[in-house]
Amino acid sequence: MSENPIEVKQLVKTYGDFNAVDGLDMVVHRGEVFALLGPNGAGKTTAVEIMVGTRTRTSGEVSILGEDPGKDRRAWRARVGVVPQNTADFAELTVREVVSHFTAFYPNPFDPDELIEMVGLTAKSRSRASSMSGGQRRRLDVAVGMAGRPDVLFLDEPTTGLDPEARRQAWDLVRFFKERNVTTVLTTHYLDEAEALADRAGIIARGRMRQVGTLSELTTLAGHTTQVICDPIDKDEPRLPKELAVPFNDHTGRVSLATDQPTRVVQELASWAKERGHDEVPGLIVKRPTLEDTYLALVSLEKTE
Ligand SMILES: Nc1ncnc2c1ncn2[C@@H]1O[C@H](COP(=O)(O)OP(=O)(O)OP(=O)(O)O)[C@@H](O)[C@H]1O
Repeated sequence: MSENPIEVKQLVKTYGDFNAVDGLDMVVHRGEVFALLGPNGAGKTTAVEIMVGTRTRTSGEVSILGEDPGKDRRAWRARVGVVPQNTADFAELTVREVVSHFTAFYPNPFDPDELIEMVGLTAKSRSRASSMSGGQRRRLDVAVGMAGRPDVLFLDEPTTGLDPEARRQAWDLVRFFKERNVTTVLTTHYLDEAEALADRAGIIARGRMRQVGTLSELTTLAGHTTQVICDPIDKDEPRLPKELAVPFNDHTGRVSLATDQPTRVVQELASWAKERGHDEVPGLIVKRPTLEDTYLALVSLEKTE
């Protein structure tokens, strides 16, 4: 099993009599950004730690770049980048020293200054890691994880604690690597992040992959439809086009239509409004379900099963 850079079959990790990972299956294709989503304690970090070889497994098969991560091979390790969940403690070393130290481990590393620039720490290059903010240290973690110019990158909540601008810069880095065909597994609780970056996402709950697919496939699984919303054109005119007829939304007084054919609905609304002397449908909004809507629906489905 080595067609894909990441293949996991029936992975189990047991602590005492508790299965933190409980038969996890996961495949990530070459060059893909795969978002690993799931509630706290679902088993994401445990699974990632097994995939990068820092935790042993109880059973199951894992192949990362064709190798079993349980067998520590130096050449393999150089091709696997890891940004762990917890920020590392680099004591009194400067940013430049930390990055140079890690790049020196690898056969084909980034140039330290280029890497420092990529994570936006050039101005802090000579500062001690211990004097930096939490967000700046997180960027240093990212630089360390990428030092070896990896083919596969595991990012465990890489943007936790970053300000909005730094988050966007971290996203640009993920895209930078994607353009270079790096396969990336991104564990995150920020669903906008998964939405912005991921080709596919998997939702883990209770140690098992519950749903997996492109974001639009997940949306379909959750049974979500697009909402077309507008202001009522005339409160005394109850008739919407026949096939659009729905009650006005009680809460806001607006018209809200759930549909999987938003283009048709908007066309119908537009001609209906025009017949009533409106060139524009007042207050028109077309709202696609977000990954957050989908995630919450899928996770609550899991809980009721
Ligand atoms: N060393 C350990 N010993 C015992 N139980 C553990 C150990 N490490 C993790 N667990 C348990 O395994 C489960 C999965 O933990 P894990 O950290 O993998 O979850 P997660 O999905 O990454 O959660 P989060 O989103 O909160 O980071 C949790 O119930 C956790 O308490």
